[in-house]
Amino acid sequence: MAVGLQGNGKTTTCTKLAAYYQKRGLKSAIVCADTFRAGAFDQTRQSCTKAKIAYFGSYTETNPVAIAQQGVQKFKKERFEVVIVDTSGRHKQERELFGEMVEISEAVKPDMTVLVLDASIGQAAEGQARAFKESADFGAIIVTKMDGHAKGGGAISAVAVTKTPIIFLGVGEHLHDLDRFSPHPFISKLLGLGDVQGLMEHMQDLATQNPDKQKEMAKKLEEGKLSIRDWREQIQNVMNMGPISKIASMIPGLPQEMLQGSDEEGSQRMKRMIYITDSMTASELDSDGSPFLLTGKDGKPTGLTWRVTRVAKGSGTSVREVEELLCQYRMMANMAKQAGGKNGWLSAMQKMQQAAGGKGRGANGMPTPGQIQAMQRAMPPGMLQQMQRQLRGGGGMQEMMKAMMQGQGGDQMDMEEMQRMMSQMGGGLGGLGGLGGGLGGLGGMPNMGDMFKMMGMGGPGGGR
Ligand SMILES: Nc1nc2c(ncn2[C@@H]2O[C@H](COP(=O)(O)OP(=O)(O)OP(=O)(O)O)[C@@H](O)[C@H]2O)c(=O)[nH]1
Repeated sequence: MAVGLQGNGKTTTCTKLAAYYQKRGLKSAIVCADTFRAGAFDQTRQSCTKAKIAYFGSYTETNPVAIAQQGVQKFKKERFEVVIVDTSGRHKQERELFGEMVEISEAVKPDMTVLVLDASIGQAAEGQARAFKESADFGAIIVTKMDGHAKGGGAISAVAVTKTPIIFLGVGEHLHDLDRFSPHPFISKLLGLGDVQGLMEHMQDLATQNPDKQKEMAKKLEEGKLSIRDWREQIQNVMNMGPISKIASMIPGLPQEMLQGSDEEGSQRMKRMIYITDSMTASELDSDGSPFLLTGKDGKPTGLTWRVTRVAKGSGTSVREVEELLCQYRMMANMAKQAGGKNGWLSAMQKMQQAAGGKGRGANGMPTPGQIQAMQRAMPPGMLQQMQRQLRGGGGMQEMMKAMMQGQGGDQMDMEEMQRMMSQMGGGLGGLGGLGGGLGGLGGMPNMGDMFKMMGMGGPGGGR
């Protein structure tokens, strides 16, 4: 059950929450018990329809307790796993409001009552939280509108007096603008140190949504084979991760020039890449790009085939853009080749995972010292030292990737070229698309934060 004053963002947050749980495979629904604000049910109906979430409410029933009861009963019968009751919020007549909240609560007996607070009230959150605590004893807090207010931090510290955990933060008006709150990553992001753990969780979420696909992709990566179609899937994965700036802020040490352009420009660029691939034939998509290349007698590319012009026309883009896309694909495919194979770092990571996978776990579910040693032994020589050096020296994910590649010897990835390519993609996440697919596909892989700890490097940023 969600409670809070009018305009705090309760209705919006209820839909975000339902979408959050639904995305994780839980059947979720919303009951709109806000009969006070005209249009509240319409708002729920519209946003739920858009997000494909089940909802219940009434245009005629004026008793919120009756609606809440009917809705919860209905969804329980239909075996919904998460049922969120949205209550009305008011500015005045607070006694009446609190009375109504208590009545609804007694009628539906919620497993948890959540107070929704607006970050813009800053320190005043303390008084509001206290008032609600006294009447509608809530068990958790969600602070909304954290995206637009410098006072947000004040609100977060002010509610500490209620000794109630903050579970989520609202960070925008869109459906997926809801972040799970946990203090360590929050502070880390505030200090510009990124949130690797959050990023990995985000990737794992994407992977759990489509485990078979991700396994397939990991297999292809292992074999070092990546077709244009596979790559398109990776671009789409990145697009599904949310606004690029949000993902980028989770990556420690990501250079600013890689974030050039707005989110809109970045996603527009990615969309154009999808349009280009949409204009390709099935056999071109499944190829390694060779149908677009003219080759000389020695097998080296000498130019582009007429198909490049055709694809540009068909997709409403330019020959240059198609050329760029083919170039970028080539780089990704080469990277996959280096990552895959018996001696690639994906296989090294798998070996490490197996080493850590022995029986039993130490405190906090962490591997035992023996397992950590086994993992360290499974690492290619020199890789651990390089990764440690990079991290201590303030290098980020990028540097780490570089270290991983160089650990292999043999062909080294041209990081400058890769960086240029990433920024062209708008936000520098092209590479992570592949990484997400690969890591996600390994299933059960410890998240990056845990990995660092296992390797004795402390958490993200812990080595500083
Ligand atoms: N920027 C930003 N806006 C938000 C966020 N959450 C909600 N909003 C906006 O805040 C306004 C009020 O949100 P509602 O969900 O209608 O508020 P409510 O608390 O349900 O209001 P009542 O139903 O009257 O109690 C809307 O314009 C939302 O789009 C957020 O996290 N960030």
